[in-house]
Amino acid sequence: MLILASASPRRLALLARIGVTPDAVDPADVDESVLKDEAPRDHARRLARDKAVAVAARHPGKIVLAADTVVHAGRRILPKAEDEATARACLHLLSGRRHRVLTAVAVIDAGGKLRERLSESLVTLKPLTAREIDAYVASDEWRGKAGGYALQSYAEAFCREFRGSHSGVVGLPLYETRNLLLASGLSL
Ligand SMILES: Cc1cn([C@H]2C[C@H](O)[C@@H](COP(=O)(O)OP(=O)(O)OP(=O)(O)O)O2)c(=O)[nH]c1=O
Repeated sequence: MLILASASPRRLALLARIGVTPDAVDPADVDESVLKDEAPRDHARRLARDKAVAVAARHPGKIVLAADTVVHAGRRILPKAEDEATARACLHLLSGRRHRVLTAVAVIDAGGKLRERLSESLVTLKPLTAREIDAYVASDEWRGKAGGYALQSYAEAFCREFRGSHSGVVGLPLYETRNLLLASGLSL
């Protein structure tokens, strides 16, 4: 029995690509604020773990999968864009700038044991013109996305350099996720 502790339709679709259909989807509602002096990797790991632990408490004896995606430039963690002003600010900051996208995955097995992996990708977007930013903001594609862009849609056309896990950037790194699920006793 697998529970997906996520409201992200992208995570559900990525799981389907490896033949996994969760028995239930039960999103966690955790506080996603960044702690003082918290490093990006620690932040992503902590949130994935918090989401998994919160949901596992409601589903004892089940396998629970949670993840968290964070975009950061240096030590600066970008917000998840929920309004146009935030999306615009993210795009200005990331324009022409190499940055990282982290996705932490946490799985709690039926016996309550927690396993974690972190996927890291490097992304460089082209220097964006004011027109490109305006058009992208008008597209709404950025909504609900960490860092204000979605690599799986139009924004890939702005991506000059990429190294890492495409599925990780979109929300669930398939290599790490498959290994975690196998180690946690799910037959795939
Ligand atoms: C950078 C980037 C992020 N994203 C998405 C992945 C995540 O869904 C989202 C970051 O927010 P998250 O907090 O990781 O996840 P979520 O709020 O969508 O869902 P839940 O917490 O319930 O699991 O940004 C993309 O889809 N494409 C991208 O290129």
